[in-house]
Amino acid sequence: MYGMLYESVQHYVQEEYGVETWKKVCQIVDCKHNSFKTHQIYPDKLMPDIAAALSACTGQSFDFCMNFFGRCFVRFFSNFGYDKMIRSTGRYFCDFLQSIDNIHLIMRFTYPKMKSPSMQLTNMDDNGAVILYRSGRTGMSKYLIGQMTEVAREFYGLEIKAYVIESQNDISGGTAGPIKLTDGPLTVIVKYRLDFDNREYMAKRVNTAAHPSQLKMPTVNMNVFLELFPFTFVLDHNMKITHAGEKIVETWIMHNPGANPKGFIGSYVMDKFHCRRPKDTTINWDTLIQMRAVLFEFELIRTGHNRAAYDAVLNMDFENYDEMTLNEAQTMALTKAQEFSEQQQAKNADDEDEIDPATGERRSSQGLRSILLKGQMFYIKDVDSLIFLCSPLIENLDELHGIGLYLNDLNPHGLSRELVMAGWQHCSKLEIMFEKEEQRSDELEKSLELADSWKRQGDELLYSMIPRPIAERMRKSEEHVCQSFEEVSVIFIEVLNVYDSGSNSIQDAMQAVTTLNKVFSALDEEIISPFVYKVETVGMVYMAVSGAPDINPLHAEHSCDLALRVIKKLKTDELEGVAIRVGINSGPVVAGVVGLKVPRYCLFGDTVNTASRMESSCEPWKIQLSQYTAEKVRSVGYKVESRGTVKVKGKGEMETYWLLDGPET
Ligand code: HEM
Ligand SMILES: Nc1nc2c(ncn2[C@@H]2O[C@H](COP(=O)(O)OP(=O)(O)OP(=O)(O)O)[C@@H](O)[C@H]2O)c(=O)[nH]1
Repeated sequence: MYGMLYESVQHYVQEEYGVETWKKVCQIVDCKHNSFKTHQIYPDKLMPDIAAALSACTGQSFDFCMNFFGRCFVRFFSNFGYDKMIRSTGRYFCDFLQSIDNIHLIMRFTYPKMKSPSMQLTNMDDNGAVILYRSGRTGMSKYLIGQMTEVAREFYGLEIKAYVIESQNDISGGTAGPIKLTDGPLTVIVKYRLDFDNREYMAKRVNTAAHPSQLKMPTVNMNVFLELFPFTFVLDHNMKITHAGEKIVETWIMHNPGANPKGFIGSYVMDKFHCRRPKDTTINWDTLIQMRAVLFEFELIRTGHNRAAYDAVLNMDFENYDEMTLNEAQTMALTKAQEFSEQQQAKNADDEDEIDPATGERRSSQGLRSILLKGQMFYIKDVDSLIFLCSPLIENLDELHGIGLYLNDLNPHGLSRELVMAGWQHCSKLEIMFEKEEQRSDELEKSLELADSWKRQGDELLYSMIPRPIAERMRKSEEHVCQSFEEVSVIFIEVLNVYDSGSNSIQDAMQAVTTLNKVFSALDEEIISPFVYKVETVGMVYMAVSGAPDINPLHAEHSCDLALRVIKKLKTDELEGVAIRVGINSGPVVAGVVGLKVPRYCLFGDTVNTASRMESSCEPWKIQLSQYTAEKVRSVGYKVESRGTVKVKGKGEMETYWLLDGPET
């Protein structure tokens, strides 16, 4: 069901019962939508679920809530300006009741997927009327009562009493039965009695006969109607087509090659047409008489298409036709049809498509479209028949040709031609607008992609300076991120013999940068997040940490694994005399982001200083561990060897260890 119905419910439940009640209702029905989009389709079941939940929250009955929702809908659609449409349906409430189906028909362009109900005014008297409601949804019967009550009050100043007199398949009363959209025909049927003062309307109907416009007019020959409405047809009480306009007969012949041209008149209407609107309507005399205010749509049944057969039949000399026996005419039409399809196959063989004479465009000869006739039934007393005064529903020239018609086939006095041309212009304007829109959305798409890539690059740059979890925390809150860690392992790696600081040659400096870049990139490849995080590079020194920002109990092991990997990797890189040395120490640190312009994630504490000293006092191609780190990894199988005591700047005598290898794998 379209979101507009749910928008109205949400709006007025919040207004009437408060936002908290609405939140509670959403919680009960587990509704994920904070708001509803007018033109989006939501499950039908949501409506009774919300009614049942509101009933539970407020103590009102389910029926009361559904009735309330119906009233909300009428108040709400006035915001869309639809109130004008309701007021324009007619002077009296009964005029409105006869126009609800037409209202939904008109709305079909705005709500193309609408599965609207069907409403039929079956009886009227001084004290009210009887309405027959049919729908594919169950449980909406009280919703409709709310709508009708609100429309009567708001737009006609009428207080009505509406109640169900009989129903089939409807779930009424408190059972908030699931609304299911039953496939196929409208199976929910509810008959309502509406009690209200209808005397004025009834009196008007009686006076109509005495209306000045009803001065005795000469009877009109039926042919006038058939000329004015060339697509019309006349029905008798048995729903047989007794007369028809020339264009509908010609179209039927074109769309049913080989059929007997005289087979249209005298046939049962539903053998020739599908009734598209109102849906699932039983086409019989009583129903059509009752529904004269309703707009019907009939689609011509076609068994194929065949312009040549059509031409052949049209070129037939109808006058002498009566001499021809029926099957002679059919044989001729069939022969023509046969010739046409053989020619067609030949043409298709060269993949030639038919050039449409009117638009000059290639048009595949795959077939014509069915013709849709839209109009109203009128009762003609003189001949005790119903005439379907209609025009073909054609939106644009393509559709016109798709049916095999031309503009001059359409009734000149009606608006059909204007509509087609307007539709066509409208379509071409729309096409231009769509193209522009498409262009704009492509441009928007490209700029969004560009913005996205910039954001990604920005994020990569940011995450190269600040660990992602820290950056995300900083994005969420202004808080300054500073954290202490009980124990991490800090790794310093220095690249040796890259650059002779005494040299002034640019060449050497550029070579150094290239080599350094190569080495640091190789180190970057060995950083496995989130176990080890690269902190910074200063000069020839590469600093990393394990255990921050993500806590990692195996920080010492992961640091040693990294060290062993990079020694192995860089030794095989034959970097012309370049060497590296690695120092690792474990202990507590404080970590935080410092700086605004180029924010950096920095580590503070003696653990860092000692790790740096482990590196700066290390020999090339070796890994020196502090005693604490060595004992940690030795206990899990890493091979370490005491280096003895080393005089470490700022630390005095320290026992340090060489890391020789990882645990037995
Ligand atoms: C004038 C503006 C109106 C608009 C724009 C409108 C539009 C709609 C839409 C979009 C739906 C949902 C159908 C679907 O999603 O399949 C709907 C359903 C419905 N409408 Fe209307 N409508 C209007 C007036 C009315 C009036 C005046 C009545 C009756 C008094 C009415 C009776 C109903 C009912 C009972 C349903 C529920 C669907 C069902 O029972 O199957 N509508 N309408
Ligand atoms: N790259 C880097 N090095 C650091 C960091 N913190 C300390 N160090 C180095 O660790 C070593 C020991 O630091 P300190 O004990 O403070 O010694 P210092 O007196 O500041 O520096 P020295 O002149 O080397 O003695 C120094 O070489 C520092 O450069 C850091 O966050 N990043």
